[in-house]
Amino acid sequence: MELFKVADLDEALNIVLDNNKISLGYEEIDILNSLDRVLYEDIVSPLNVPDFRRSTVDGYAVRFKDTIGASESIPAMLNLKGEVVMGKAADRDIKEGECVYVPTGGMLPYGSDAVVMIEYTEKLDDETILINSPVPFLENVVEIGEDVKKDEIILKKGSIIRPFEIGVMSSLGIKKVKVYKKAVIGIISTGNEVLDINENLTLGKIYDINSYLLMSLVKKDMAEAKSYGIVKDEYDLLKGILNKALDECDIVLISGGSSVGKKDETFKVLNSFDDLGVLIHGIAIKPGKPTLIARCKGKIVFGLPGHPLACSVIYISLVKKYIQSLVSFFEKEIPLSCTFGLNYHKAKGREEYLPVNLIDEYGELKAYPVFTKSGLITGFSKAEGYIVIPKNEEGLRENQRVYVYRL
Ligand SMILES: Nc1nc2c(c(=O)[nH]1)N[C@H]1C(S)=C(S)[C@@H](COP(=O)(O)OP(=O)(O)OC[C@H]3O[C@@H](n4cnc5c(N)ncnc54)[C@H](O)[C@@H]3O)O[C@H]1N2
Ligand code: MOO
Repeated sequence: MELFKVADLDEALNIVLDNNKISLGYEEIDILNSLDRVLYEDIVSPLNVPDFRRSTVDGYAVRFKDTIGASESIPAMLNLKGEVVMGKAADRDIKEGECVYVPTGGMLPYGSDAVVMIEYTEKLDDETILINSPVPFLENVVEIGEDVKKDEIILKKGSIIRPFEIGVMSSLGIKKVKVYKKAVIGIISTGNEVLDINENLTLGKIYDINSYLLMSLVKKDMAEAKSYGIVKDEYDLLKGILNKALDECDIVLISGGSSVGKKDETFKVLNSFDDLGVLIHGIAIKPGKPTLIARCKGKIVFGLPGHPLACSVIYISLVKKYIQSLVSFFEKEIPLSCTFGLNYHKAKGREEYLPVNLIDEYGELKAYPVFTKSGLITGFSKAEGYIVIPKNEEGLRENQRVYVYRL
């Protein structure tokens, strides 16, 4: 009996992207509120940073050629022509054989092209400075535009704004920035056995895990989570709530009710809207196979497996990538390279997401699996990361090189 038409993960993501109809648009916000948001457009620099040759030390601005061959026994002798005041433009040029005192961060006078640190100089009198060491061209200087060049694309659309990017924007005098609006993700838990955390637990029931899990994952991914609570396994109830969520959100996640159990109404509800309905039922991934993907009212709906580990894996491997694609953000994941601690067998045919812990064994980092089940929430909470074992592999050998993604 073939239960699902199973798609590979890449295929599933492509189908989602091909059938996406929404665009989030942007909002313009103060740079200080833009931390962890995603840039909506390239930022082109309106100016050079710095806009003048700037000293990185306290010392004397010179023409580097005047210091060639200088030493303690035969110093170069330069005429002191005043000093540059911090925060003010240097008001005179220097010529051959001249120098001017500059503080760290001060502007170099025109004509100078290097700075000699004060430690390598001696003041002979009020008008004469002895230079004890030569300086190469642009030594101790930040050149005009060395940090940022005028008209350069300094920050790219789709990048995440970190404290460093906020610093770059402030260096350019940019006060407000356009960022993608946050995607609003609706979350619905289903199941007659699932109770809200505020209800009394009775035998046969369980507390809702997936709403809390998904809301937290969504928040971590810079999107906005909107919970629609727990819905009993009844067609009309689920249809009503989903309809409301589709009107209010950009994406909807429904947990539970995606496999073939007789009470599983999700499939029927997803096909009941005047749109494409179910696009995929089943992904070749372990855990997480009975995943549903549909388009309803122009929005993508993910029917995530009820088992919490499977639900997390589908979120991380698929939902998260779709959310990121809406803000043009393509995360470069940098897994940790190490060796595997034992022989591990898996069945061919599904890509497996295996939770692991890292142990330092005599200076060598080894990954060991966390033996768990898809129905257990602690699978990932007991793990530091996970390994992705390709679909057609039969497992991992002891000492084999593996790549661990951090959770
Ligand atoms: N005959 C088959 N049975 C099952 C198959 C299958 O291929 N053939 N697949 C199994 C796999 S794998 C998974 S994963 C689950 C997926 O089930 P559903 O997505 O239909 O979800 P439910 O049946 O509603 O629940 C499964 C499991 O998860 C618990 N659950 C559900 N919602 C929550 C929640 N919000 N918080 C915590 N736990 C939740 C639920 O109580 C069930 O124990 O199907 C297998 N069965
Ligand atoms: O897909 Mo299920 O996720 O193996 O429990």
